[in-house]
Amino acid sequence: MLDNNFHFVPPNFKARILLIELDHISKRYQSSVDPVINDVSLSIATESFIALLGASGSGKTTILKTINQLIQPSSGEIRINGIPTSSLSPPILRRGIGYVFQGSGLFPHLSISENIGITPTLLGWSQHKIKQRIEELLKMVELPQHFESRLPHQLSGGQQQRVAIARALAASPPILLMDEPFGALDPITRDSLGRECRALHERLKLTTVMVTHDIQEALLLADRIIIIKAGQIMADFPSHLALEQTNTDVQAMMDVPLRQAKQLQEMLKAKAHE
Ligand SMILES: Nc1ncnc2c1ncn2[C@@H]1O[C@H](COP(=O)(O)OP(=O)(O)OP(=O)(O)O)[C@@H](O)[C@H]1O
Repeated sequence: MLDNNFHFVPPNFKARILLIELDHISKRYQSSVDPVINDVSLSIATESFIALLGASGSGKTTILKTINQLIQPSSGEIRINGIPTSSLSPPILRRGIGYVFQGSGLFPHLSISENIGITPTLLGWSQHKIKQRIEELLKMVELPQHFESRLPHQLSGGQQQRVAIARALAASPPILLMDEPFGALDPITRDSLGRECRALHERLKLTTVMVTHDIQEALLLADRIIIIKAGQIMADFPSHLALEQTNTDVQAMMDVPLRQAKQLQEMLKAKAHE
């Protein structure tokens, strides 16, 4: 085990091509007969925005959680800049990896500032530094400062999601993992928060992995789309090449948002002429 001062992200990590590597990862739960992830290998480049896309139960969350050891793989190895994550203690690993849970995952009995300040407090930052960071983060996710004393239930779903993103970014991690971050939001909030999140990804030079089952969201936000089916990678391609995929399952999936947009336009045009 490495000591507590060890930083798994060396200062020169941006010079490296690969940041996160999943090497033949499988996960079998005690209660399951078949593995829920089966031999997944994946290399994620620094500063890329990846969407793990797939149907409910396909294994997306399980894959995401193996990256920061919320789930231990049954076999295979995960490396960050060449360092096996199994050689790091979870708290040290998670200092460098922000995580946005499905739903918002905020602690309901803690105020917004206490929620955002959890990691800095665990890291032993001074009260003054934590206060300053909370102010900075509220500004970053475009929430008013007076929200800091509220409890999560006193915020809308979209506002809670902003707090969840602020909390994940509190210790300035280079990696951000997000599990269906916008899933419970109305389409307009979902769209604007998604775009803001993409802007933050670029501004903070993050490496982001987002789980989603929304094809349109994956296409709009991610640089690269990885389709998970029954615990395996079915397809892996840059989002700008989505329409050039030859796999017929992928073609059918990618066609959905375009077909729906066209259908809607035609339907509205026809109704306007009625
Ligand atoms: N703790 C567990 N014990 C047993 N099986 C589990 C456990 N957690 C998840 N599973 C199973 O593993 C499979 C993959 O689950 P996972 O949550 O990774 O899927 P997902 O693609 O993220 O789904 P969703 O989009 O619905 O969140 C599912 O069949 C699920 O029932």
